[in-house]
Amino acid sequence: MLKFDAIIIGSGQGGNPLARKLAKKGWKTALVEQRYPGGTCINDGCTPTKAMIASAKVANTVFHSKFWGIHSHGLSADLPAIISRKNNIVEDFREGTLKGLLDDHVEVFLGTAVFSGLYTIQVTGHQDESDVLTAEHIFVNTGSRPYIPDIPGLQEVPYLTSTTLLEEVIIPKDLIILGGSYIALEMGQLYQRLGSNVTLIESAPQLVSKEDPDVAAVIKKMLESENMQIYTGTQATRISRSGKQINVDIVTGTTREKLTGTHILVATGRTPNTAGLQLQHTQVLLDEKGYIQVNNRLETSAPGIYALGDVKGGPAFTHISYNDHLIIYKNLFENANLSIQTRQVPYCMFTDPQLGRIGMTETEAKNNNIPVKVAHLPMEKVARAIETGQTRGFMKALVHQQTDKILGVAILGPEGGEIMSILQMAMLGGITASQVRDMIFAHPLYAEALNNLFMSLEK
Ligand SMILES: Cc1cc2nc3c(=O)[nH]c(=O)nc-3n(C[C@H](O)[C@H](O)[C@H](O)COP(=O)(O)OP(=O)(O)OC[C@H]3O[C@@H](n4cnc5c(N)ncnc54)[C@H](O)[C@@H]3O)c2cc1C
Ligand SMILES: NC(=O)c1ccc[n+]([C@@H]2O[C@H](COP(=O)([O-])OP(=O)(O)OC[C@H]3O[C@@H](n4cnc5c(N)ncnc54)[C@H](O)[C@@H]3O)[C@@H](O)[C@H]2O)c1
Repeated sequence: MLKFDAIIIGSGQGGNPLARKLAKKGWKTALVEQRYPGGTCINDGCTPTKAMIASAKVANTVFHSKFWGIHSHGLSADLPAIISRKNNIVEDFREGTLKGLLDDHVEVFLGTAVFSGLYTIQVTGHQDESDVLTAEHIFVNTGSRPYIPDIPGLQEVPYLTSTTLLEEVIIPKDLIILGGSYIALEMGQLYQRLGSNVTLIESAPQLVSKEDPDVAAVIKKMLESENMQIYTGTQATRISRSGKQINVDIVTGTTREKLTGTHILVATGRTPNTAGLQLQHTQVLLDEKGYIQVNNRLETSAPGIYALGDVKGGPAFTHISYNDHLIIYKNLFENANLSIQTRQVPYCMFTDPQLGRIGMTETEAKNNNIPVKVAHLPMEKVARAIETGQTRGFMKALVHQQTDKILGVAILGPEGGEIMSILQMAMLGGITASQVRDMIFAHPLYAEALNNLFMSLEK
């Protein structure tokens, strides 16, 4: 039995920095990873998709280059080259992650961890050996994997997930996507721009169902203008295969249709990696969906065992997992009393244009009777957007009627994530809408339009 001060299970976006910090503090620290250092974000998530989305944006710019007065002759997407560029970035980040861990003297076990006792972990597959590790502090950072819905026939067709699609070396001719949220929209637009005919089926009444209807409606229109076919409020009732063709029976209200495609991507959410951990050997409790239950300090029901990142449920983003590690670390070593309840949760959907989001939606404000004014500015009124020819989308901010504080932001437009972050800082610092309205921004930045956004409240 190998004794450690801390064991981290999973090389995710919280586990890696936590392992390094603990080791630097002098704790004997082990990290167990069953696949690749860097976890989902680096290997199957943010990094590869954003690298490929960059290629798709170039394709789109070249395709429309005449608009900017530039004539290009012919356009073809070289998927192997795009994948190779993506793989180089991923491998670089992956190697950098491993090197960082080893440089800081974290003992890395490349194998699968299962609990064999309350504070004992069995690692299998590590250099063909089986190690047993023990520690008084265990941090579970095992992330999530694609959720596959129970649709008749789905298991009989060769469906793709966000992980496997990234390795396809042929651009799908007709790509059907189940789902209409972050993964479906980012990957749908990516492949549409590379040459696929994308059809998207979302079961909820609107795309990105957590967002306001006006945001979802403009996103839908925007993607349809790029020739994506989008069904909302639609159920896939049966999936089958005839030869190389995949058939999907759908129903929208009372209307039944049959769609056909060459490929199908399942992007219907994710499910936590807890089933294989054998948590029955611990006192760690799961919720009904299999997520690890934690308190606001990310402590599980077993003393000394913590959970961070996607595996604990809640917002599933890289920066949230990273912030989880800060909460745990500062509470352990700096006597802080940090909580996941009070933190900001910004996010950005990397469609083109992006959707940068933070805080309350208009729907939430209405449902909770919070008195808000809604500032609104179409991107076609933004000087910078007109100059660069990127006028799709709008800016929107919710401002408290009495305090003038900014409560929520949605920026659907070029650099939407970056513009949202400016208002995130304002929200953190308690800077009011009127102060941003009158602030000097350099001309002609997108940020300068924040003056006009809040001026819209005066009308
Ligand atoms: C296609 C896609 C695009 C995304 N894009 C973005 C984005 O742009 N921005 C953003 O913020 N978020 C994005 N996300 C979400 C983001 O990737 C995750 O929220 C983030 O990676 C969560 O990290 P984590 O720390 O929970 O664990 P993960 O990064 O999921 O890592 C968990 C690790 O644990 C390992 N593991 C699991 N079980 C065991 C075991 N028993 N033993 C040993 N190891 C184990 C896994 O192999 C994995 O490496 C995206 C996700 C996907 C799928
Ligand atoms: N830019 C980013 O930050 C980014 C990008 C990609 C993924 N992510 C993260 O990854 C996670 C997973 O993303 P996701 O888009 O797969 O999941 P999601 O949970 O955000 O959305 C799943 C969507 O699929 C729909 N759906 C469920 N079952 C369906 C069915 N049978 N048929 C049709 N539609 C169905 C749901 O209504 C929902 O809109 C997200 O929680 C997100 O946090 C983030």
